[in-house]
Amino acid sequence: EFYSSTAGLEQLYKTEVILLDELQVYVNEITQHVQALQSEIDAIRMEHLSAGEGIESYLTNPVNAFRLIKRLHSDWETFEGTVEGDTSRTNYLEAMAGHRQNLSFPTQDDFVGTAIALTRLQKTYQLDAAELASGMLNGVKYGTAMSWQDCFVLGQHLYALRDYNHTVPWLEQSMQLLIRQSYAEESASLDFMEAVMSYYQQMGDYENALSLVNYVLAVQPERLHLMEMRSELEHLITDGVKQGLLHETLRAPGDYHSSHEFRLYEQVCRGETRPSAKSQRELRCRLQRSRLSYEVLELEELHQDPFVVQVHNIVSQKDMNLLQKIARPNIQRSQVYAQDHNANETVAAAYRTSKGATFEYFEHRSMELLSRHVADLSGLDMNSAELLQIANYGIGGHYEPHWDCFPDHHVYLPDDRDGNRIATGIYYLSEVEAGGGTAFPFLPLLVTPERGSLVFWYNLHRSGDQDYRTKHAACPVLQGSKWIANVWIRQSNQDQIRPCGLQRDNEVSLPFKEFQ
Ligand SMILES: O=C(O)CCC(=O)C(=O)O
Ligand SMILES: [Fe+2]
Repeated sequence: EFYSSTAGLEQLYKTEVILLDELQVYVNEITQHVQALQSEIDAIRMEHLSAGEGIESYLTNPVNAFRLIKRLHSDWETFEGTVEGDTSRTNYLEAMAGHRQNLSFPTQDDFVGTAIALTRLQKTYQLDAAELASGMLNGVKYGTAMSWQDCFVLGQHLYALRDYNHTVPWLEQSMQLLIRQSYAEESASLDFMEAVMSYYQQMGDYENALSLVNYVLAVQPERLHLMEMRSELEHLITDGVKQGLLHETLRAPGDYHSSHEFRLYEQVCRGETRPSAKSQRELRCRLQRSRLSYEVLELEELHQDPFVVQVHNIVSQKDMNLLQKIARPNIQRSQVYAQDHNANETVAAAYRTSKGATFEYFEHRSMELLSRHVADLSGLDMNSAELLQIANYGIGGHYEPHWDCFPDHHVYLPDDRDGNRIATGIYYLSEVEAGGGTAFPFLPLLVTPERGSLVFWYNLHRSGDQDYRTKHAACPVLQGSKWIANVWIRQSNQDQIRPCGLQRDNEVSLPFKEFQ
């Protein structure tokens, strides 16, 4: 699987470099061939030209007669042989068959995954299809523009995925780009527009269907069946008829993605909703002397209750590079616990698209450092830490709102006696050019994924109950490749540093358990 991380996409890029070279070999071979044949043609034409009008006198020359006979006797056979013996085509096809076996190619899932990732970005960051297609992000040119065919294929796939709300803008964009082409008024283009019309009609987007009908009819009024379609569409529009796939999906109830909670999360990702000025007034930035070394930690409190803190400039660029390098060959599609939370069973899920790998802290000095810093900051006993997890998110990669602490019905493995996840530390191991923040919709806090920093929070109340306010998410990466390291610490042995409360103090967070 390639789409769920940037590291995977690099392999596909390498594939394309090789394919391009292969096609170039083929083109060079046929070009040589074509040039050789062309010079033969030119030579014979010259000969014919020199004969001019006086063919008879030309042919009465014995040398000319000999040459004509020789050509027809053997040269033309040679040409046929040359064409027949041209192995460039089979060579190319054979080489390609080999490449298909040996090189990395995206699967249908990859294709669907990237299409969905694009629409996720569109929805989360409220991006316009036209802007995305032009290779712009928030006014900044980030890539090459999409062709009308690119937009059409994307629209068509979104249609197949029944994401009709996103299908429409991509088909619109495709048609707008097609209309600007020099060949827009040719029959093949008009046929294409007719196909798109029927998509619009089935979705119940009668306005778009009608404007295409009008365009095609203006160019070729003889397409009589469209006259009928035009009056039908005009009636549907004036009667205000709302039916078709688009209207059916709009009504789909109970989907988490259209819940109040999810909208809140998206607003936090966009930076539209922030913590109140009042709650921020109590927050401090301070320097804290390290318990374990001569270093000083640059602390920035991000939230008081629940406590969230960010430590700046804690991992060096050298260590970040090293950690990425060690993780890169090991990362696999990230998993989540299956619905029933039986700890043995994990699955890949659309709501978490990234790739990750786990490591023992002692495997590398820079991993040990990650553990040391969290211990230093929190005082927690790292003996009850889980394996270190390093993850990479590709474009559109995200992790929808979730709790790191386990629910009550979580089934712990028999040898897992360390209890629930008391705290989480996330290191940001790369720059993220746009998007990719860590959002806490209920706080409502957005942590900037600042390279080399650590964000830390407690998932549990002092009573040990889950603090449901800590629901958080990885906002989709809009531009860049996001690397993080997750440190999860369990409850056991932490009573010294974080004494367990004698009374339940979880009332404050219970309303957030089933917020939606
Ligand atoms: O990548 C992030 O910002 C958050 C990741 C996260 O919440 C997790 O992996 O549990
Ligand atoms: Fe998390």
